[in-house]
Amino acid sequence: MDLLKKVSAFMVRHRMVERGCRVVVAVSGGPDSTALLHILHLLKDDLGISLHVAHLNHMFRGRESDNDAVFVAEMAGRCNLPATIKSVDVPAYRRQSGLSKQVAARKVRYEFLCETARQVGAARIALAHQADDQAETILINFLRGAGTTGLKGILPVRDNLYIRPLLEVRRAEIERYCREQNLSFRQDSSNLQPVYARNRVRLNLMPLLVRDYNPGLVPALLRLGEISREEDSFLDDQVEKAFKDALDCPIGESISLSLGKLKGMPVAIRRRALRKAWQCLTGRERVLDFKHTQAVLDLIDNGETGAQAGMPLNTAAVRRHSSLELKKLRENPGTPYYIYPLQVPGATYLPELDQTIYAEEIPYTGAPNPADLPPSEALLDAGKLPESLFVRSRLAGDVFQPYGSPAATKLKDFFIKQKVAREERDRVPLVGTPGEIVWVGGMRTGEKWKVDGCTARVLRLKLGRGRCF
Ligand SMILES: Nc1ncnc2c1ncn2[C@@H]1O[C@H](COP(=O)(O)OP(=O)(O)OP(=O)(O)O)[C@@H](O)[C@H]1O
Repeated sequence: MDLLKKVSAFMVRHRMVERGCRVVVAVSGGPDSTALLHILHLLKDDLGISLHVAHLNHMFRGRESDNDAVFVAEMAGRCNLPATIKSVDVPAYRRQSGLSKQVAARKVRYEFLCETARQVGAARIALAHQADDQAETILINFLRGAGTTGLKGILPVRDNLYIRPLLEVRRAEIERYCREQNLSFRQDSSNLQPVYARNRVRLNLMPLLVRDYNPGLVPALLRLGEISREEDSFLDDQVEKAFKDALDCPIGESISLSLGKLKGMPVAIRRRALRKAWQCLTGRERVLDFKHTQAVLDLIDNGETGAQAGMPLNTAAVRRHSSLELKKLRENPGTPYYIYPLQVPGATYLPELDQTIYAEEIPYTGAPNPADLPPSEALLDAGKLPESLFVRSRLAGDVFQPYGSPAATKLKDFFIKQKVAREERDRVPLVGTPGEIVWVGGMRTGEKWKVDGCTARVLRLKLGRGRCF
């Protein structure tokens, strides 16, 4: 069972899961995700996680797609795992939206996976990308002219939500595992047609490069990815310092950077500092593309005061007299679902809200009195708390028993009583487990965990704006 050990060690090395965490496993029914489900099912007790299977029927291939869905549902059943199987008419969505087939499928699939995670209270979504996918991605990014960031390839953990436990496993190892374990799987016929760029790279370009140029192409590309990740991380440290130095005021609805400091940076750092500023503004890990970054660089060097450059996600850069301001053009209409393990002791940053929760466990001697604390702080009886805590946005059907209340109520009713506007409710951070809420951040602790005469240790929580306070 070498593969099990390898995957488990990789997951631990990248801190992919915490004990008590629920993981949605994205299963297409192909060999990779079939093997992923089988492996995670075998590892789940050791890792202390629970699994939920998710499959989206994109309805692209008629009966074949329907059969994939049945296949995945049956596989989940055999493993005794809960599953969410959904069909979405992606061809119709694609016609309406004008998106390409691949982009439309990806968008609908990721929305479905996030929604499933939200509904079942999962902190992670496991995808079955493997080492050959990684090599293809790096090659494709190279062909597009990507810089070091693109050459890093697929990340083992993205946005603190998506995990890729098979990222260091070669396709041939997965096929061998499926054979050894007698696993049957579905074969997506469109994967074998060289019509999409990725399929052409996999089916035509890679074999040609292996045959005529480098028999060790895949390991070479994986090494390039590793080197790029290390170099990228080094450059990021340099950028972090330069960025902080150029920052004119705390990060909020807009970000202001000193023009003089920006102009004094080497272009390689300046480009990254702009990308970082944009990520802080939008709360996204996505990288600002070359074209937009270049337009802002040009604004810094040649723009007149008041000139603007538009950026994705309704943001813009404005050249002021002595600063560059990055701002949102309108309120983000919705906050995406988020869930993070609560660091105790430590600070858990919530990029979606640009807020941080600081948590520490301390002995309790009676002071301070929880009733004297401001709403942004809370004390809970550490002895009564569950082992692992998460910070997350609300889930459908959440219930909460507020401090001082005789019974639990729907969280929605609590919000109504507290006059929290509907559009604000997704922005309230909840500390707890996927099933229970111990603190409605900035508002109220739960009755069950209140400090009383028997409390020996308390969990002290503090909510603040920005990355730290
Ligand atoms: N229809 C689907 N439903 C749920 N998850 C999916 C679906 N299609 C793909 N995924 C997930 O997204 C990952 C990446 O998708 P991609 O299409 O690149 O791979 P794939 O070729 O479908 O992989 P596999 O060998 O599992 O079929 C998959 O490994 C799987 O975890």
